Amino acid sequence: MHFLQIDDLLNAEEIATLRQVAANGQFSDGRASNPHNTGKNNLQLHEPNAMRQTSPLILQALVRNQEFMDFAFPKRIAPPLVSKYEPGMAYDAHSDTAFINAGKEIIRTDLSITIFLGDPDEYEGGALKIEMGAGTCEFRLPPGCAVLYPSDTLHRVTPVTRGARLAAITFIESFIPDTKKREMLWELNELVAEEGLKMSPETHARFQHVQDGLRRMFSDAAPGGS
Ligand SMILES: O=C(O)CCC(=O)C(=O)O
Ligand SMILES: [Fe+2]
Repeated sequence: MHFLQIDDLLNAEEIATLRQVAANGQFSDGRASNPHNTGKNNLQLHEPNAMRQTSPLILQALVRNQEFMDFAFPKRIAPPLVSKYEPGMAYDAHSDTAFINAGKEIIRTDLSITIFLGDPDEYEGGALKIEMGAGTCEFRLPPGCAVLYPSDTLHRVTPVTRGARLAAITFIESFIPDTKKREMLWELNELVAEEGLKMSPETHARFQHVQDGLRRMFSDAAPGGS
């Protein structure tokens, strides 16, 4: 599995606000935040005035979303950034840098998220492609929908050939850095949620005891470690 698609992460009002700020904002060359990566060719809304309007709004939408919380176990989230790809722009296959500057602190990137802000009809190309072993998953989602994926998976944005692709991205440091462990906890949580109503309260409590015990054991254990 490795990734989670979240539909309707943002509501219509939030999408409209973000699009409005983007329409009035001054985008700058995305390479500024990644000067040595010649495969990155996009625009980003770094302007502090714009970011004051966009970042908190997106952060709030993330932390109120139960699916996001259950899948990501977020510890710290970098300030979300709005990005734009115009014709000819793309981001070649890469995995995200392990540590990024997030304001005054440095966070480890365990998960990355792309939140689509534009209608797929507004542009051609601009798919987010994530490599999954032998296969690839491709996303071009309606506005407000998001894809959450481990930051160390190879992924790219295919060239935009018409129109403009508007999206927001950010990076998450997780309490559960190991992808496999995070996925097992997600799966267990889903099972308990689905089956929970059929259990006696005592059995449910015992499941939760195991679930929380594993969460404690897995939190901040080194990836690959025990
Ligand atoms: O915009 C996207 O879908 C992903 C962009 C990306 O991979 C990045 O900024 O690191
Ligand atoms: Fe990336």
